Amino acid sequence: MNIDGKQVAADLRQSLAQEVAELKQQTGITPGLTVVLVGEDPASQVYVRNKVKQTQEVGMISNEFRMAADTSEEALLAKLDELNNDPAVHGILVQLPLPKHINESRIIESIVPEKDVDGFHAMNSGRLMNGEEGALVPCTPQGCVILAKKHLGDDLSGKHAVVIGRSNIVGKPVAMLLLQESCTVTIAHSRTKDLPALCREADILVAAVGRPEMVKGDWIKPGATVIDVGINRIATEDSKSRLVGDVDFAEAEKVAAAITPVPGGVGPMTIACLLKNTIEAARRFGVRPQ
Ligand SMILES: Nc1nc2c(c(=O)[nH]1)N[C@@H](CN(C=O)c1ccc(C(=O)N[C@@H](CCC(=O)O)C(=O)O)cc1)CN2
Repeated sequence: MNIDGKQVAADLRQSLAQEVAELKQQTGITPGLTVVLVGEDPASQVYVRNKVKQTQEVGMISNEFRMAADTSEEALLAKLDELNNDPAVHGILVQLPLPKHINESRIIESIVPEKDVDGFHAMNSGRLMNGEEGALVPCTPQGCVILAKKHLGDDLSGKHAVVIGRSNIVGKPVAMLLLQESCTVTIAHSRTKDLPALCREADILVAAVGRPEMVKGDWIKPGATVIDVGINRIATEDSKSRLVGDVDFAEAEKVAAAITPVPGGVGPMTIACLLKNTIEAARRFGVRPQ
């Protein structure tokens, strides 16, 4: 069975539009998201365009700042300082990856945690790690858990979840979220011994390695739920390209009970959860208009 991330994301956006309307009516606050894009990476441009469009569609205020690829780190920090101090901006997102000369973690840490709708700031990841209330939770990991629950229901307790990948953006936070759901969580990575055997023990397998179709059908336990975070563009024979995940979909769908496709799985959830975080930030820290 396919878990249809496109549909789940569309349903989520519909309920978020309702929340935005209610928040406006009750408090006069319209959630505002500002996206900063440095450089001209084609994929990033598409993602930013979709963020702007979907932000507007749910009735929120969208702003976009484009900065040249040779923008200095200091100039970007100055822009973020301005946005940190703008009461009409509830969420700030700097599109990643950044050009090589800019220190990504310095930029992430310069966004005030209350407006860090990506949930990448150490304050937010620390809160998530401690299981504290009030963390803004990274969007792709949130999307993974929502999709897993679509198939398995709300109670994931006792399931063995194997997460392949240990990035700060996906691997570690999705592992923390699954732990909060009382899963038994194993994080695997490039040095893990006998990865196929470990994956075969997973009731929930999350693949977030960025290696096209690495996870084969015989790595999957029959009846498992497979969440594929990979978005890899590969060349085809007719000199075009197509998107594939980190899981060999054709093989895996024969063994798994449910699997997210690529495209149309986790990807669309990332932006829907970004909108959700922005509403949350506006609700918590938004200033009512006088
Ligand atoms: N600041 C951030 N930068 C990046 C993030 C992020 O969460 N915060 N994630 C990715 C890019 N990303 C959002 O920014 C993103 C990636 C993919 C999709 C998506 O819907 N993908 C589609 C396929 C799209 C295509 O055809 O290329 C799908 O999977 O169906 C949405 C958002 C890196 N940077």
